[in-house]
Amino acid sequence: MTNINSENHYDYLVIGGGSGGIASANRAGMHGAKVALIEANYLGGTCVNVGCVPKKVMWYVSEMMEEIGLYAEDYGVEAGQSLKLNFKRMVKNRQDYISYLHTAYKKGLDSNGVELIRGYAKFAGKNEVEVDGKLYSAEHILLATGGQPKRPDIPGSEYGIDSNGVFELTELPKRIAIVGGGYIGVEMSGIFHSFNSDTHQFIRKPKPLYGFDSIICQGFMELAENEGKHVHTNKSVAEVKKNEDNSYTMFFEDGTIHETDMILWATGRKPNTSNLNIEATDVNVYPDGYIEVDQYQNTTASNIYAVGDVTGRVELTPVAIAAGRRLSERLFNGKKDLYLDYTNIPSVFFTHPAIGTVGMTEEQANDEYGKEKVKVYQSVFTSMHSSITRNKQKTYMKLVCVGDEEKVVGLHGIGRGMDEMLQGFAVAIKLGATKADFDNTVAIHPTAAEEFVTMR
Ligand SMILES: Cc1cc2nc3c(=O)[nH]c(=O)nc-3n(C[C@H](O)[C@H](O)[C@H](O)COP(=O)(O)OP(=O)(O)OC[C@H]3O[C@@H](n4cnc5c(N)ncnc54)[C@H](O)[C@@H]3O)c2cc1C
Ligand SMILES: NC(=O)c1ccc[n+]([C@@H]2O[C@H](COP(=O)([O-])OP(=O)(O)OC[C@H]3O[C@@H](n4cnc5c(N)ncnc54)[C@H](O)[C@@H]3O)[C@@H](O)[C@H]2O)c1
Repeated sequence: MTNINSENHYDYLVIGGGSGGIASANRAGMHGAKVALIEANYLGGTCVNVGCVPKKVMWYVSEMMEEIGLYAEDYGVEAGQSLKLNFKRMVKNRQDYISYLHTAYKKGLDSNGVELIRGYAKFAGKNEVEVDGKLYSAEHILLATGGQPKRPDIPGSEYGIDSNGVFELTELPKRIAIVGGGYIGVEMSGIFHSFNSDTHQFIRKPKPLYGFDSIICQGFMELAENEGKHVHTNKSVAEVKKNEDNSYTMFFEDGTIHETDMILWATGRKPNTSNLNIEATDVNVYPDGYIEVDQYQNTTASNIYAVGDVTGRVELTPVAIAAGRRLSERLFNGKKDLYLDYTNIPSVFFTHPAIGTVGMTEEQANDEYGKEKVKVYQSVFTSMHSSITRNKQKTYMKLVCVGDEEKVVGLHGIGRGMDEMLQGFAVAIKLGATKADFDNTVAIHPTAAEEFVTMR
């Protein structure tokens, strides 16, 4: 084992080269700190390699497939019969883009003077970390180790794939069963459906997207039914068996069965904290493996911090990035009081059509302020995009307002364009906009977004 000396002692040692770790390391480097980033796998972490980026490429493809398959012909664009997805070509171009991102991230680290240490990090002491037999120490250590998919503890859950496996596919399954009604479940069921795989989504609860506003769940279910998507609620998988022809039979708790060629477990994620020898430090880890942090991202150990998915708080890339950057501003640029405000974080589900949500649900506002103080404006309408086509797709929108001034505390919707629409509205809500402010904003016509500023 190496000894600690001025060479391997850093101002800042970042464990995990995903969204949070890279952002924090770069920001610290920009402020002149001596920084090293340790990454066991590809730079970019979950988002770049097995998350947002490859998923969004596939979402773009499925948007194109839906546009041509469901709408083009009625606009006079006759491509329907020859519509075909060259899956291998899509995979190749997607992976080429990801390789380009790896290079871009490495350049970014280099330009900020961040040293990249490749390997798996483990604590060797309170302020010491070991990678492949080499020892490193630092004034400050950041844990940004992210998470990984989790499968249910039932017989046969070893069969099939998880979200990482989706991005290893070189061929499309003819039939796929997706288990889970959260982010990954709804996004993947939309993608595989529009790729023309016979797709069935199984949700153990009475509705998908549990905890999100009722208009989103309602819209998602109604749209799925109208467009022939198979979304099965109240379906809990008890067991999976592999058949002789390599297909699978899923047995549900209600006694029913379902046969498929591929199972995708979209049943949540768990943090990467189990092999870090974290016991060598004073960092408190909750029983489910997440790291305890305060609002400044401090763990319970002095000089050790955590950001991103490993903390289990709003598991989104921009959240990990924002927390990581703010932490470095605080540690290396004198901004002693800077921290990330976790309220009103906007989020989009890349479904078909997309879901956008920011702020409180109607249910949360009722609980927080009392039902009599809450006023809801909502609208369900057929967007102009599908007004001349046979497939009539509805858009669902809701504003949740509170108090006499009708401050908008929540905005939710499912409909075409919601993905790009949400960011600007999130700014308005973060600034504390009221319904009157929305009303005073002149609409942009013809768009679906104008409905948000014209609701009665
Ligand atoms: C399928 C999918 C789709 C998603 N889509 C979106 C989306 O559209 N929008 C969005 O905002 N978010 C999305 N997310 C969530 C987003 O990817 C995560 O919130 C984000 O990547 C978290 O960043 P992080 O830095 O906390 O962790 P990660 O990005 O997971 O990075 C952690 C890194 O640490 C490394 N590591 C772990 N342990 C060690 C160790 N001991 N030593 C060295 N390195 C280690 C890992 O190899 C990894 O590279 C998606 C996630 C998934 C799974
Ligand atoms: N567009 C985006 O921003 C995006 C996309 C994907 C993932 N993410 C992030 O990644 C996180 C993880 O996504 P996820 O979909 O894995 O988790 P999730 O928590 O959103 O959903 C997990 C789902 O699995 C269900 N489930 C759990 N155990 C089950 C079981 N035994 N049987 C059946 N169902 C079971 C849960 O009820 C839930 O519906 C999300 O919370 C989100 O923050 C974001």
